[in-house]
Amino acid sequence: MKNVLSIQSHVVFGYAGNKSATFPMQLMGIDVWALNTVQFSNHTQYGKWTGMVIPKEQIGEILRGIDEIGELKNCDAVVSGYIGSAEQVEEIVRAFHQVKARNPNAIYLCDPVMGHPDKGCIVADGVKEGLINQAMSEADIITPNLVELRELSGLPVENFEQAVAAARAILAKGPKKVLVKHLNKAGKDRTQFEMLLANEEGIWHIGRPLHYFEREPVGVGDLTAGLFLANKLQGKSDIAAFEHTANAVNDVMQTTYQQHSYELQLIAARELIINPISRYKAVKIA
Ligand SMILES: Nc1ncnc2c1ncn2[C@@H]1O[C@H](COP(=O)(O)OP(=O)(O)O)[C@@H](O)[C@H]1O
Ligand SMILES: Cc1ncc(COP(=O)(O)O)c(C=O)c1O
Ligand SMILES: [Mg+2]
Repeated sequence: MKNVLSIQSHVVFGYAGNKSATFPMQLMGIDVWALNTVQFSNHTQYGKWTGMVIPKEQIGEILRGIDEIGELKNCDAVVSGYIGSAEQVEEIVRAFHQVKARNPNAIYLCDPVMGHPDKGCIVADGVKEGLINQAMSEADIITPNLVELRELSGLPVENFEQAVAAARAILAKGPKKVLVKHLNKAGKDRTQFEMLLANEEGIWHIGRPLHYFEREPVGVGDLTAGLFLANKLQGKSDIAAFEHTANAVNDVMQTTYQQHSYELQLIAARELIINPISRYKAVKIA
């Protein structure tokens, strides 16, 4: 059994952060050690929420506790997602170093969740800078959306060619794989939901159908990052992991759409996450 330390938000109601990533990773046969960066009533795109940011010391404290029972060496990967404060970024990087000290083969997937004022995704000041300056170079895998692709690469990304160049620029900064969760306006085709995968061997693209939601569900990025990591830990190739991730997420989106739900329908789609019906294929474009 592979074990993932998943450092993300917790929402009591609904699905985002660890609530969006943990169950799907478990369905994929991965044991998830969920460490929460915040505990909120609901995700921030409702515009209001209650709850608290977990004090940054807790990250080191929890790592120490796991180490003291001799289990840290069994951690195969760390994933970080929605981060509650700028100070937590440093603690997360330190946590990964502690894991690496006990298991040199452990990998780090950084889902660089940044604020997105237009969408209503609120992230604390300084987190973006921490992700760019401290976390990115440590990550084996990084999973930006379009806004995050621009910020991490420092390049303009207005079209597909620029998105490819930005993904390559990030590869030069340390990460071995860049999964662009959503190309958005920098895609090839406005009628599709498109993703990109860049590694040292090339660049692959997947397009899948766009659903016209009244309000787009939150937590899709967290689901995407979690599934890609789970697939990799199960020993799949990058392309097979990319295809399973895109197809499982598409089936979750379709289920959510059919149920007219604003919250991701992960439980209803549980069997589809394991065995997606969708069969979209990755196409090598460079
Ligand atoms: N097939 C789809 N059709 C329409 N919208 C989708 C589809 N899949 C995902 N989405 C929406 O696209 C948005 C992607 O948001 P974005 O900020 O670009 O990336 P992420 O959620 O990956 O961080 C989300 O709001 C999600 O609900
Ligand atoms: C509490 C919380 N966690 C995580 C996220 C990230 O969600 P997504 O996967 O849609 O980027 C958000 C976005 O608003 C959020 O409010
Ligand atoms: Mg996101």
